[in-house]
Parts: sequence; structure tokens; C-alpha cells
Amino acid sequence: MSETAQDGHSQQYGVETDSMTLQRFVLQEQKNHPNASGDFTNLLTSMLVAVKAISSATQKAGLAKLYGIAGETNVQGEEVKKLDVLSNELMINMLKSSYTTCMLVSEENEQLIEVEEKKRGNYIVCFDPLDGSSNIDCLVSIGTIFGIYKKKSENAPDISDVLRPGREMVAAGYALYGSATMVVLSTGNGVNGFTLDPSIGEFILTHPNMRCKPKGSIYSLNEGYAKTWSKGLAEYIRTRKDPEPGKKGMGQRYVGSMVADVHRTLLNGGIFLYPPTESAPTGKLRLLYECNPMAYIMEQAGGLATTGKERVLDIQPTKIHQRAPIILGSKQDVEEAMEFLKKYDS
Ligand SMILES: O=P(O)(O)OC[C@H]1O[C@](O)(COP(=O)(O)O)[C@@H](O)[C@@H]1O
Ligand SMILES: [Mg+2]
Ligand SMILES: [Mg+2]
Repeated sequence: MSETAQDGHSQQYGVETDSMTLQRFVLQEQKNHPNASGDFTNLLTSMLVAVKAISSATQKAGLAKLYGIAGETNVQGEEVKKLDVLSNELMINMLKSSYTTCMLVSEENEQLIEVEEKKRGNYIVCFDPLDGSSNIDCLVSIGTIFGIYKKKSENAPDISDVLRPGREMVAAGYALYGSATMVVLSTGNGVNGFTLDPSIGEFILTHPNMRCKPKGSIYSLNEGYAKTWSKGLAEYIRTRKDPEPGKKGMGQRYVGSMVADVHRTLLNGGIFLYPPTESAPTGKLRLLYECNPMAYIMEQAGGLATTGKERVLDIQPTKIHQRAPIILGSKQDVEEAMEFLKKYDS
């Protein structure tokens, strides 16, 4: 690429994009905060090691029984870890050994994880180590989701440092293990996407300043639960498929891994919904480590995220594993869905 073309590329996105690695990007952001200790950079660096290890294990998921990577029993008859268990252990170990965290919430651990005193730092991380786990065996995209908070005071951390509205996060993001591995990250200053170059083991800034289109053409939800939808939701979806004469209907896509469905919505626009259902009256997805991080990313990219009644990031959590309904994506699409809910359900 010529120098001029490179400059044009950088100027277009307003950031230095050429060979920008995730590590350098975070270091550059750290420079904008002269009082920063470097802890956040260390936290992220450690978490990226876990993400790379999960990505590598994901690539070999089908070989688990042969190689003993992530299955039940290998050819030697030894017990080996399942990918979700392995991912959880990798995340916990890397976050604890970064010396930057004090409390962790994982989808896989019923109790709050307290970091031992000598390894404690100021950050709290809520994470879903392996999202879309039912898709592992059929080799469909899966991911890791995380939201990061900073301890409120110098005092010893307590549950009030964890049970906070999502708007108080200092960073959030996800890793997607798909046809490539990507990390999408926001530190409250827009959204940037980094693709893993496996040959050098680095995440390269490939999607600077990601924005979600104001309106998209795809809706995404599990239509298998249609019988349990509210009147408002049923009408919204019906009118997406069968719009007024002269208007174009929307297409439908549903992977069943939140990370993949949200990533597509972020890239292409449209709407993703996991509403309340009969078996899950408050929705299925977990507030702290699924809804909040994705809502944060979506808002930072110019989109919206709501439960249908309130902004996801404003919910005051009362339990670490609580669930919330979620509707997120392109601003206009989410607003239209909310109008239907207001008209028919309230
Ligand atoms: O099968 P359903 O009911 O449509 O649920 C799909 C949802 O469940 C999840 O797989 C739950 O995540 P986990 O795999 O982390 O439990 C989401 O990724 C996805 O959006
Ligand atoms: Mg999940
Ligand atoms: Mg999970």
C-alpha cells in the first residue's frame, strides 16, 4: 500500500490504523489518562491470553477425544475438560494472576469469585466464558463476553461493587470464535474490532470506530417460542414479515449464540431480541455478563438496548445471575419494536 493510501485509511477513521494491535491501541488510550496505573492494560493483556487459548482450543474442538483437549474421555481413557469448563478456568486463572482484579462473576460459578488478598487489584470482571455452548459440537460460532467495573472506593471490595447498573462499566466487549477470531471492545469511547492474525498471535485493528446503522433489514430471535410472545411482539414480527403494501419486509437470521447474533447486528444493522417466554418469563439471557456488555457495545456504536420497558444499562441488579429480556440493535428498529410493545402490551 502506498504511503498516501495508508494516510487516507488512517484519516478516514480518525485513528492510527496501520498495524495497530489491540495491545498498542490500549496503551495509546492509556496515554490519554496521565494518572492511569497501567492496571487496565495488564488486565486486558491477561484476558487476551485466555481468549487466544480458548480460540485455539475451539479450533480443535472436534479432535477433543483424540487429543484430549475438550471432551469427556480421551483415547487413553483419561478425563478431559469440556470447552466451557476449560474456558472458565482459563478466564479465572488469567484474571486472578493479572493482579488487577478483586471480584469476578462467571456464568459457570454459582457464587461470586473473590480474588485472594495478595493478588487483588481494583477491577471487577463479569464474564460468560463460553457463550453459545450448545453450538460447540456442530462447529457453529461461539464467543466470550465480558464487562469490566472499577471498585468504587479504597475500601475492601463488597457485593455493592458488583451489583451495579451496566452504565457504570469502564469497558465491555466480546470475543467471537467464528470463521476468524475477533475481539470487539469499548472503553467508553466508541467501539473497535480487532481480528486475530493466528500466524503472529496478535489482534490487529481491522474494524476501527464501528457504528451500527440507524436501520437494518434483518430481525433475529428464536421463532420457536412464537406461541409465548406478547401481543406487541407478535404484531411487531408479523409486520416485519408482511409489511404494508409498498414497504419491504425484513429478512430473518438466528444463530443461537448471542455473540454471533449481536456481532452480525452490529456489523449489518437490524434487531436482535430475546424476549420473555413461557419457560423464561424474565427472558433467558443474564444481565451482568450477557445483556449489559452487549448493551454497552451497542450504545457505544450508536444503537439502542432495552428490555422493552427500560434501558438495559439502567437496571439495578439484585442478584449476580439475574436475567433480563433484551431488544438491541439499530436505533430505528429498536424504537419501532418499542412502539409495538407500548401500543399492545402496556
Ligand atoms: O436456544 P435459545 O433459547 O434460542 O437460546 C439461545 C441463547 O442462549 C445462549 O446460548 C446462552 O448462552 P450460554 O451458551 O452461555 O448458556 C445465547 O448465546 C443465545 O442467545
Ligand atoms: Mg451465554
Ligand atoms: Mg456460557
